[in-house]
Amino acid sequence: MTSSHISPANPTPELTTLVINNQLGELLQLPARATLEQESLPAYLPKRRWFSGGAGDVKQVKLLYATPFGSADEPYVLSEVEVVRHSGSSEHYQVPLGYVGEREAGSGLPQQLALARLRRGVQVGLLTDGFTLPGFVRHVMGQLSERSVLGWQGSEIQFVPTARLQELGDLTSAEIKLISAEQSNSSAIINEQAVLKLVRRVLPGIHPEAEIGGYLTAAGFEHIAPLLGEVRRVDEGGVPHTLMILQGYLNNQGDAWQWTLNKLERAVREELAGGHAEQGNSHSALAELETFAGLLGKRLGEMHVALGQASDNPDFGYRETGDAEVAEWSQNITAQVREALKVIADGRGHLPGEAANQADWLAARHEQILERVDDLAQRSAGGIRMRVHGDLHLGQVLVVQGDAYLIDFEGEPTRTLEERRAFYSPLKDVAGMLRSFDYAAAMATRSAQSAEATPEGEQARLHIAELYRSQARTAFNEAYRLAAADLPHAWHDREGEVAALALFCIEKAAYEILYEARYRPDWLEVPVQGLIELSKYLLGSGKR
Ligand SMILES: Nc1ncnc2c1ncn2[C@@H]1O[C@H](COP(=O)(O)OP(=O)(O)O)[C@@H](O)[C@H]1O
Ligand SMILES: O=P(O)(O)O[C@H]1O[C@H](CO)[C@@H](O[C@H]2O[C@H](CO)[C@@H](O)[C@H](O)[C@H]2O)[C@H](O)[C@H]1O
Repeated sequence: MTSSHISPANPTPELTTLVINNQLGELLQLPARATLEQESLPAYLPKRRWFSGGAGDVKQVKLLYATPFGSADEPYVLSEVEVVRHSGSSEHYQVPLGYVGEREAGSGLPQQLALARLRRGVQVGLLTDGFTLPGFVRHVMGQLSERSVLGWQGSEIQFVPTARLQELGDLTSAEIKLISAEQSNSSAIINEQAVLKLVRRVLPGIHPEAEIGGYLTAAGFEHIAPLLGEVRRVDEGGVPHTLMILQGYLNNQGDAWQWTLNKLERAVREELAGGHAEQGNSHSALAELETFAGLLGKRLGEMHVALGQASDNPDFGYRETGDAEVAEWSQNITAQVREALKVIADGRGHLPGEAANQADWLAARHEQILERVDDLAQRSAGGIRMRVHGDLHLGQVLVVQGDAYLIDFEGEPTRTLEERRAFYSPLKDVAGMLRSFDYAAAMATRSAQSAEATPEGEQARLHIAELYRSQARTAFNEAYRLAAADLPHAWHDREGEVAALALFCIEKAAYEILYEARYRPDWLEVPVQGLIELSKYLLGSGKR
């Protein structure tokens, strides 16, 4: 999740008052439970960044459990809610709760993220998101170091540390900083030594982030955040549900998306100054971007080699891509591209000049593009499939001392855990990064369209964006191919690798069109332009 998603927390809305005698576990009893389920949670959840859909979508909210956690002085409950949609589908979200006196809550996050006022015996305070309270995070650390197991009604919440957690010493009184108010999940930094991620959407099965993080940490791959522990609920049937993931803290210079945009701005200034590097630095911003793209390719190649090594663990290693997978790729990607083309065609009437021409260009070639997707899939046979990152873009990379560290192995959040844990072509990750370079280049040129842009500035931006795009792609591709040379692809077609990469770039561009149309319509033209370029290339009238 990149910073573009982060929105400021809303001021406290009017809150209902709940009444309990003492323990937060009483929230499961009437009448507090009914108020929570019928008023507080239906109003609260749709405002959260990690919640999918709006208020109109919610038919019913059920509090599934409220397991006591913490102490009498600092009481919390671990809890999950089930959200039933009008469509009949339902999802589980994790919403740990905590009590805080109104004065201690101040105007910070515990107050902003309060669900209700809470009268607890003679005390009155707020019932808030437990994760905003440092004591909650510290208590999780204590439970992890003690390997605690909380049991109730046949289920267990297990606190499972890895061997590396011990190296960090006692973190039960550590300094806690929340990373930001709202993301897909919620994360806190602990003493700049560890990061605790609270998983919001709880799903049955093995969580790929803990699984891949644990595997790569054990394999000695250093360019990720090492896994330090996991908190999971294991249900009556023995099925795990990951609730929290603890990882090593990476002391970083920001995520690679923001870092890249900053460097591109500097490159534009250098261009306007006649190509002289700023800050007396002998390396220009463009050269730094090129070096970083190379490192990114190298680290990704190394990671794929580590994930694809022959292993006793059947969830890792590699398999060949045969006819069945090719048929599945063709079907799925064709459907995705078809949907993206439909979204563009449906929106045609609202598009301004150039964008409307682009929509017409795509509409006129609809069938040809879909035929080429099938052809690319057929030519991808023989390449290997393996575990991959699955949702790679510049926002999923941290810059640490100029080097690239890959984070957030959660996969595409809209898919089931089983889908996210499936074997894919490693070129899916390569395609994700190439598309991200396009996005960054597009952002650099976009500022050229702003009101204060001068013709000279516009020219400089276009020039820098084009140079960046081609240099980053080349450096990344070359370094990746070198680092991943040991992957045993056995393409059936001489052009198999090129075809597979084009296939996954098209898939990603189509995914992005659907994503942008839904969440950021202002950005839609970026992947539309990407799809046009890819289509021109495939239909024989463009270059990549
Ligand atoms: N191990 C880590 N060390 C330092 N910062 C981290 C670490 N993991 C995540 N972050 C910070 O948290 C942000 C969100 O992390 P991410 O894993 O993408 O969360 P989400 O699943 O909520 O999208 C990152 O962009 C980064 O700034
Ligand atoms: O971070 P998430 O895993 O939730 O990914 C989603 O949001 C991303 C945007 O934050 C989106 O990425 C697209 O925009 C990025 C710039 O903001 C760009 O770097 C990526 O290349 C582009 O795909 C991602 O597609 C979406 O799944």
